[in-house]
Amino acid sequence: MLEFINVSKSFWTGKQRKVILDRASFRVELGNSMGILAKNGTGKTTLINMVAGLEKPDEGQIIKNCRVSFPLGFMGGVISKLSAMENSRYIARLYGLDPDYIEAFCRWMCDLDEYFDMPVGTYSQGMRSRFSFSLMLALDFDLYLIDEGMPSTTDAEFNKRAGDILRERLETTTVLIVSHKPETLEKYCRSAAVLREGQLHMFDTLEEAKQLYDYEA
Ligand SMILES: Nc1ncnc2c1ncn2[C@@H]1O[C@H](COP(=O)(O)OP(=O)(O)OP(=O)(O)O)[C@@H](O)[C@H]1O
Repeated sequence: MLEFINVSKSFWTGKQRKVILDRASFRVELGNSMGILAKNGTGKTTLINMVAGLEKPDEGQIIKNCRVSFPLGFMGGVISKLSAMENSRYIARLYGLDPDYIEAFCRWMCDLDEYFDMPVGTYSQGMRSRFSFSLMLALDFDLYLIDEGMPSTTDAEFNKRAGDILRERLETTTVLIVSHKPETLEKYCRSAAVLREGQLHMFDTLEEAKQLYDYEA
């Protein structure tokens, strides 16, 4: 279970205070994937980062009683001067998992050939995304955090392979997705919320959330 209790977050721009969340409370129960619809620049990444613990709230409490993933596409835990092979083994050890299994899974999943043994710093953006997404799928989480759906890679074969595994994984796990596109949420979420001017409007169904979101658009 993930719970936000009266969480507030804002940024000072030098001119004004940009409010991202104003005393927001919500709960994601395991087994009930949730989507948050929000327009560009309204705070999707900030919210996901707060769930992941990468960003601190100004006020309020974030309670996590389950294993929460890092956000899809997040490269912060990956060390650029190490290869994907070294990174995957290192991260496996951090999570107390079998390094041989994690390395083999990532090597197969991201299909980087000899680059898998070269420093991550030599990868293109798409290759980095493939590696970080593979790593996320290799580890076991109860709640997956997804910012705008699939990683930014144009490799159709990878997207299909990763998408198939993610869909399979979602049958037994839960996701929290933030997106500006209702279509992204349709695939995975039953309940949804709309984030607007710092207020989080909760709905039992995606249909209801879409009505408010579409009405505004
Ligand atoms: N550290 C910061 N200092 C000041 N403003 C910030 C900071 N981080 C984010 N912001 C601002 O907060 C707002 C929300 O940012 P965020 O990246 O969370 O939005 P988003 O909904 O994910 O955007 P997009 O859809 O464009 O990816 C933006 O206006 C951004 O400029």
